Amino acid sequence: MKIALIAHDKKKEELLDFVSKHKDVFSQHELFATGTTGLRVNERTELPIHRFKSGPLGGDQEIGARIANQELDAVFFFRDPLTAQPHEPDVSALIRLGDVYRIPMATNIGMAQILIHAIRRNEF
Ligand SMILES: O=C(CO)COP(=O)(O)O
Repeated sequence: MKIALIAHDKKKEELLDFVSKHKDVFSQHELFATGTTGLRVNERTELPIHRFKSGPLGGDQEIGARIANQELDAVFFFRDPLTAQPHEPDVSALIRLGDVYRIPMATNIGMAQILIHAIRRNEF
């Protein structure tokens, strides 16, 4: 599967812990990420990861384009709902495209745990 990883700054530690914990699963898939998230995940886990631009510089839109081209199968997007983002329209657009193309997308740790469980079991 092609899996995208994205985290806002205050959620990056949570995502890093999550990916580390499930490294055995993530290592079996092709990973993509926005710039800083991808760098941090690679530094922490040494997993190979294709990095797009940083979110505020267009990375969310690049991932959205991949979704529109049906080139992504699942997205883990650890959003920070309590901090205003300068690129909020891009965040909304990415989530909207996920809904348009019915891509499984976890936007918080609770849903992420369910999604990784399903991926681990090859349930979709
Ligand atoms: O801003 C982001 C998602 O909206 C994430 O971007 P970075 O991974 O570059 O921090």
